Amino acid sequence: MASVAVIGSGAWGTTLALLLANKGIDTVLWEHRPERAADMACLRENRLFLPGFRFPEHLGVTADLEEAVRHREVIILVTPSQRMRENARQLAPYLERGAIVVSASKGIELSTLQRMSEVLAEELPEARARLAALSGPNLAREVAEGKPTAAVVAAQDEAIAIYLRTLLSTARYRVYTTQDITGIELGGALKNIIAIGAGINDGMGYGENARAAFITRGLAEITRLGTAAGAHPLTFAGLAGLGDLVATCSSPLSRNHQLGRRLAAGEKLDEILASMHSVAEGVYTTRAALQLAQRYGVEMPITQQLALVLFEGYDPYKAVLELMMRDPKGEMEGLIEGSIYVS
Ligand SMILES: NC(=O)C1=CN([C@@H]2O[C@H](COP(=O)(O)OP(=O)(O)OC[C@H]3O[C@@H](n4cnc5c(N)ncnc54)[C@H](OP(=O)(O)O)[C@@H]3O)[C@@H](O)[C@H]2O)C=CC1
Ligand SMILES: O=C(CO)COP(=O)(O)O
Repeated sequence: MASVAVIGSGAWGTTLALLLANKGIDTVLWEHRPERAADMACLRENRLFLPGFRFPEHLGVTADLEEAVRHREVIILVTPSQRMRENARQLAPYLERGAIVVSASKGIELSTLQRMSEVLAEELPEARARLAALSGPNLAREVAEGKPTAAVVAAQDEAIAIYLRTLLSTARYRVYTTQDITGIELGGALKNIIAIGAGINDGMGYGENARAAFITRGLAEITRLGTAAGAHPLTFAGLAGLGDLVATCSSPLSRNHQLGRRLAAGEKLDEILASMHSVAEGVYTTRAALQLAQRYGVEMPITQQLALVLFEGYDPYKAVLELMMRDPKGEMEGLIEGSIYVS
């Protein structure tokens, strides 16, 4: 049976480690701060990021990357996206030949505009043929509680995707496969922008119609950018697109959604970020997506307005008004260009 290292002990890393260890799979969780690793190993719980879930017997904890990675067949990286590269670089010397490397993070590296698997391909070139990405509507706490959900694992090599599907699947966690890594990663990253906007919507009391419209137009925006970047358009109708949008845009458990609510209540971005222990990837992804939109010549009006709210202190009410007052459009404009359905 495989032995697995989970790199990053935030809420999602801890949840994945618990899921695997509860299946009886030999799993080690790597925490980057030695004192926190020692606490977790002693308390048999991650009291900071996922309190209330005891670590089973098959789950080890370490702050030593070599100990975590050496002799492991599968390495799952679940660190904040802006930290992915440094973590991959640090673990490179210890990676076993033939190890499968999975990103379960949802973000884009701001300095390079690369997806996580692109970062991993650069830092772990010997694993390039065995890279994968995991995504889907997977709010960590619900998964940890054993509430049922589904996810999708993407790898260019279909056999690797199928292997990971078997490794990760449980009666409560149904895993599908795809070869569209670009789509899976962009869906997972870009939905966080829309989740912040949905939080603003909810904080302003705009209701269910507005949220549904916002999610749908967010999906159009994600699909436009994603397909321009080479993803299959239907991927965005799947678990890593629509699925994750619905979960993250509707749930108070989502950190991106929480951040949006707090912005609507008038708090400043800096104050919110300073008070959060967890990562709200959508803040970085908003900046990255705007640059990608420029690169591909794609319109992203929601992302543009959100950037004004986040970084320029723009009034959210004004941002919504500006979105509503844009020039009229065909619903599928930019999506199925040339079709008779485009008005
Ligand atoms: N939580 C969820 O429900 C889900 C999250 N994800 C994705 O997983 C990734 C990780 O999120 P999540 O597990 O929730 O993390 P958390 O937001 O719970 O924890 C993030 C914190 O972990 C610390 N940290 C952990 N590992 C590292 C590291 N290697 N380098 C630097 N800091 C580290 C940092 O805190 P400090 O500086 O105090 O050490 C950081 O603020 C994100 O990309 C997220 O989008 C995906 C699916 C579900
Ligand atoms: O990606 C997630 C659920 O699928 C978690 O979203 P947040 O990072 O907003 O909590």
